[in-house]
Amino acid sequence: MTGTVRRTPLIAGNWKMNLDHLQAIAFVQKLAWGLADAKHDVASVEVAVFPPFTDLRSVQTLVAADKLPIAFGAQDLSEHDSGAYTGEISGAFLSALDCSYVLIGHSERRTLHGESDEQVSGKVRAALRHNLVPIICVGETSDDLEKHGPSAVPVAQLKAALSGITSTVDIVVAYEPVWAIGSGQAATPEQAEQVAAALRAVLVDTLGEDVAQKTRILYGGSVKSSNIAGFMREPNVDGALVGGASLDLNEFTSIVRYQKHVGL
Ligand SMILES: O=C[C@H](O)COP(=O)(O)O
Repeated sequence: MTGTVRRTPLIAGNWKMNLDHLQAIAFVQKLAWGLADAKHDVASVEVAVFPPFTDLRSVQTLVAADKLPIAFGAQDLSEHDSGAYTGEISGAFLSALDCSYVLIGHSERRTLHGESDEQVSGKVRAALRHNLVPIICVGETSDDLEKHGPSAVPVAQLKAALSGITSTVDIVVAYEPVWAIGSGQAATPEQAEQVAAALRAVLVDTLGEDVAQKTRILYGGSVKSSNIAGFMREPNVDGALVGGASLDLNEFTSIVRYQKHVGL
């Protein structure tokens, strides 16, 4: 069945804690100009950026005013909708800013902020309540890889993230091996495909064949313009979640335009 449904590739740039709102405006404007100059067709490859919370209103205003073909989203959200949760951001607020997506369960949230599988699951449900498409991040550490093999931990994380969700939903899954993030040592395309196929099997079991075939699975971890094409040739890899390279305009534009420079 895999490969019978066309899934629009998604190249997503996670800026992490980089670029303030003024830098964000300049960056998104230049990115849009670069893509327009290159006659990039967003129907063939969708582009999204994930700026810090404080940039979102500025990015929203720019994208709406200039009708830029760039989607945007937040890097996290609260599992709660409102209340006494100092420092937290509700999905309702992100929705009001026209965010399309929200990253959930990034390994930096899991490791630096102790985010549990239960919290990730609560955040997925919060995103869906507010019509945000969750990008559910899963991935194994090098220890996990050694002890349990490549798929066990990402599969368990995805099952936990989807607990209680059975209906038709619009989600994206991002497989990001922790050992590949920011290390310069990307997974091989074959490794990414092996885990992506296992994740798609989880989607089939939990959400059914139709949703599973429509759901995009991204690879993340040291993606660059020089290695993106290899990942995109894999049948179960539908895009990339890019960290460091998403902050370099030329490099990010080149990743988005992977089809051109490799003739895919
Ligand atoms: O969210 C993005 C990932 O953490 C990948 O980061 P990286 O491309 O800098 O390795």
